[in-house]
Amino acid sequence: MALTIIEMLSKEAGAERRNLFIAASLSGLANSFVIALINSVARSIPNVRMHSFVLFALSVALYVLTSRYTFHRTTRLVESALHHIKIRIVDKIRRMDLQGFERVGTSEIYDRITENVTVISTSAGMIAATLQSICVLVFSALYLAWLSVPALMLISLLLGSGLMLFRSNQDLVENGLRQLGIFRLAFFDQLTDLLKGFKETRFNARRSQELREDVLRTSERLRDSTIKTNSLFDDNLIFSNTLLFALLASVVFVLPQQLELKSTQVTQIIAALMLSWNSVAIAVNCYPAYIRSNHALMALEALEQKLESGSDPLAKEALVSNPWKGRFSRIEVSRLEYTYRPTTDDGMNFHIGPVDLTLQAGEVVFVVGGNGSGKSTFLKTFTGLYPASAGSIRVDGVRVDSHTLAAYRELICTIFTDFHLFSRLYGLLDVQPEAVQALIAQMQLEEQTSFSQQRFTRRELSTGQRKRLAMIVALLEDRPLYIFDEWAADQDPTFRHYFYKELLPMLRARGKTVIAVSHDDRYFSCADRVVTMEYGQVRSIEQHGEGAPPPPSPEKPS
Ligand SMILES: Nc1ncnc2c1ncn2[C@@H]1O[C@H](COP(=O)(O)OP(=O)(O)OP(=O)(O)O)[C@@H](O)[C@H]1O
Repeated sequence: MALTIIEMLSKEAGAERRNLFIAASLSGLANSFVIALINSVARSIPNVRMHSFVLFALSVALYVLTSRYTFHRTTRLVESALHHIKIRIVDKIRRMDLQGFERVGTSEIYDRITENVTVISTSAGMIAATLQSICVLVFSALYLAWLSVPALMLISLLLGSGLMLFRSNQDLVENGLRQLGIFRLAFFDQLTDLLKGFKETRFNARRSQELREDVLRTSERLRDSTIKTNSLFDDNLIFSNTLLFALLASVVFVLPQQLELKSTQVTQIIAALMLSWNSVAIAVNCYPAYIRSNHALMALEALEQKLESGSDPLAKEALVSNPWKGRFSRIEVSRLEYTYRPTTDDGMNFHIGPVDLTLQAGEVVFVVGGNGSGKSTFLKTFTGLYPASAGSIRVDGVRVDSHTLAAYRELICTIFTDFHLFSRLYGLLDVQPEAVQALIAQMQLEEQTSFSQQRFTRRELSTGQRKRLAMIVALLEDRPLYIFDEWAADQDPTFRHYFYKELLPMLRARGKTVIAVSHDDRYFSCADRVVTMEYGQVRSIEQHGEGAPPPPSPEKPS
């Protein structure tokens, strides 16, 4: 069951709930008292006494103090609850496995964390205002009861039935908001297509036109859905004002006939009604924001559940045990399998394995095969990014499981084809700038970038150059096992040669193990072994290079 914004606030407030309630009640009381006092002073003119003014000043001071507390604390509580939600989402993303992450996609996460959080954030003031107005309403009701109990009963009856009608279009509103959320995501996806596919649309007028039509259609749907939902809220506002007219009419036309009220009593009842109506109006005005923020909160909760369901089953007890202390001699992959979940209606899903492979430390292994043969999928399963559906990985005889997965991943450094260069060198923030600068020179990127304040000064480089930056980071990480997925593919002949003939031998000489996906058959001899994949299976493992694979040896620190 989804939390409402009030429940979220109450949970966040904890023991402070009582103080908040007292402050809101006092500010409501002070508010009502100021109005009542002004009414009473107005009636006693010209005999206005000094103590009335003192009472007035004290009530205003009480109102200011308690209102400030109510509003400021509410804002703080809402922001703090949102902060917790954001951190929870970040942590859940960190605990996800790659497949779960790919399933959720980034659009929904961006939308929820930006749009939905903003909706809730702007609702803080309205929650405080509603809290206050409820208190004013209670005091006005008491005042009305003191003036005439039957009048209070009649007004409550009218008000109650009005509110019931008011709530009857709740389903329509909810539905409208749900649709708005769906259209917003579609719009976000199409906007991403427009921005990321900027180049592609330049070369194909039809593609550009069709994308525009889609953007237009979604924008129209967004517009219509927003108009529909806002009209419902506007109707509510008009309805609430009509209700006030009905109430006033009942006080003027019905009550005096039925209860024989004097004209002064009727005037007082109207004054009390107007006072309480102000609070009802505040609540009515806040209603759209309340519904929107409840809806936004529900969407955030749904996202959290999705993230939770995609959490890495192996990583639950991350870093529980580290049997390898950053080095290994041998990795045995046995009957390893992975199957993608079907992504299309025809239930087609790609499967790799069972794969058997034993790696010795210091070995350079190339994984080769045609496009779509499963090389990257194998590497993602091998590195534990995808949870294997069967089989095992053992490092020096110790199985990679929930206890050891985190330590296992700490042995590995990867550069996948869709690698990311971080804005700062996270994980290496204490690196010596001279060491980075030397590697920048080694990768011949001195003209393009440099290293300052824990970041590369420029990252907008060619794909091959960006891959060289990723290689700098990888070398700095200094892990015993390197995985390069088609790193050389975007390099010029000089750097391709450098990769195969200098970098790989240098890593081998340092005792590093390397698995590299390669399409460069000219350089296959640079590997100790070449594993060929086909349709998700290992078709062959061939011995290459000058000699047999090196014997198992403990990794040497570089
Ligand atoms: N995220 C995914 N969800 C579902 N299926 C996928 C996903 N990624 C890849 N596949 C399927 O797995 C198959 C193998 O893809 P993979 O990327 O492992 O091949 P590859 O050998 O690395 O290809 P390439 O040389 O083109 O990079 C693809 O044909 C595709 O059908």
